[in-house]
Amino acid sequence: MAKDAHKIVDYHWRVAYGEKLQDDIRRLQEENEYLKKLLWNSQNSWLEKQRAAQLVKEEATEMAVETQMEEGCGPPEAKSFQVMDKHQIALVELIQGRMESIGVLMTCSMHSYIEEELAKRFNLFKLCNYSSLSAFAQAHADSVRALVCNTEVGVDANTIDSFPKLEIVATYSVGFDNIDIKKCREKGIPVTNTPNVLTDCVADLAIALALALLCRISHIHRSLSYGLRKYSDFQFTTKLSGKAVGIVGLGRIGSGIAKRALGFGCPVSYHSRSEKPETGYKYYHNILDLAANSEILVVACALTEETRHIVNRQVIDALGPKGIVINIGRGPHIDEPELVSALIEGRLAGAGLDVFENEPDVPQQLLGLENVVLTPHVGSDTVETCMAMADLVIANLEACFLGKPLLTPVI
Ligand SMILES: O=CC(=O)O
Repeated sequence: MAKDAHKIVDYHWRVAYGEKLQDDIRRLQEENEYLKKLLWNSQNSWLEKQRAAQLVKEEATEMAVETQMEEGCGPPEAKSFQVMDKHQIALVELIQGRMESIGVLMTCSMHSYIEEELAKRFNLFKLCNYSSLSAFAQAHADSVRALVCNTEVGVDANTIDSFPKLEIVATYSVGFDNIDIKKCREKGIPVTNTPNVLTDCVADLAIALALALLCRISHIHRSLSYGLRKYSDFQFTTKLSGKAVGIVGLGRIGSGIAKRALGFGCPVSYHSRSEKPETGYKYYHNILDLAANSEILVVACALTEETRHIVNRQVIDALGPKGIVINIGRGPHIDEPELVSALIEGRLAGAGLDVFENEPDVPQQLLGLENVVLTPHVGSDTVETCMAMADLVIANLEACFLGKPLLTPVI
């Protein structure tokens, strides 16, 4: 009987305290528009968000103290949480910096900033610390509520099925070609990516590769260390300004490249799934026609079954021996053995590549060529962009656990 009486009192405490917290949360939501905006606006830096969160947290603590004083004593917070829904709990946990009970699994090692920021907020697991997915899942399957992946290690159906409590897949990339979207859709698991924040950097790299290739920057740089100095020691280079640029895929990044190319006085045309008359650029329904009318062909589309090997031997031949190819999309967009033979045989003038068909491998034959400039899939790897991408991944995770609209959902 005494035990039951205790249960009833405890229940009332929980309801009262839980309601009070719910009121407090409602008040925070209604009154702290400014702080809320700071917390939720993806444009704000984490520093600003942390300051806002600190203020909210101080206020929440004050309210909790007041509640305790008013009511003599309070039951443990954990109990009061039982009367709130999971989004309210997540909000309180966020405010109190306690999302760390939520398990987040990173599919591979990533930039230190995202790892540190995730670890500050969540219970972070890294798959690379375990011998296999199944070894990890055996120990932690029920803890994982979010998967964070990237272009290196995506998320397949088996990974998705390994975590029964999975609520979101967030990729630290704009591309999501290595996530089993069909499976996520079937299971109702949302997927987010990091568009917009990386557009400038990737578009910059496309132009940088074209400039480096045409101006032969790396070749001339290397020659200096062999003692070649004089003007006559070098072959003439080629001009970028005014060259006809053909873009495959006029999405965000393709449009960023077009804008930059215009700055160099280059006429821009494009091929994509549909025409975008509002851009004013010339549209080619067929990639062969685009290549035949371009001097620089830039690949910037998403990888799908339709765009795999979109740049094949025919396209390379249509571009011709004076043409160059730039690829900042995905390696499999280009038939790589065909590209290599065209470069060796002089059927193509050059290639600037940030992506390769079997990453992280770079074909040995490419490494030996002078008419290429190669970078190892680093398009978005600037300090500024990596931080912005990480912030966006985290903002999406927090939105998911707080039941708010995702910032950049793919599905
Ligand atoms: O390749 C990089 C990305 O998809 O973000």
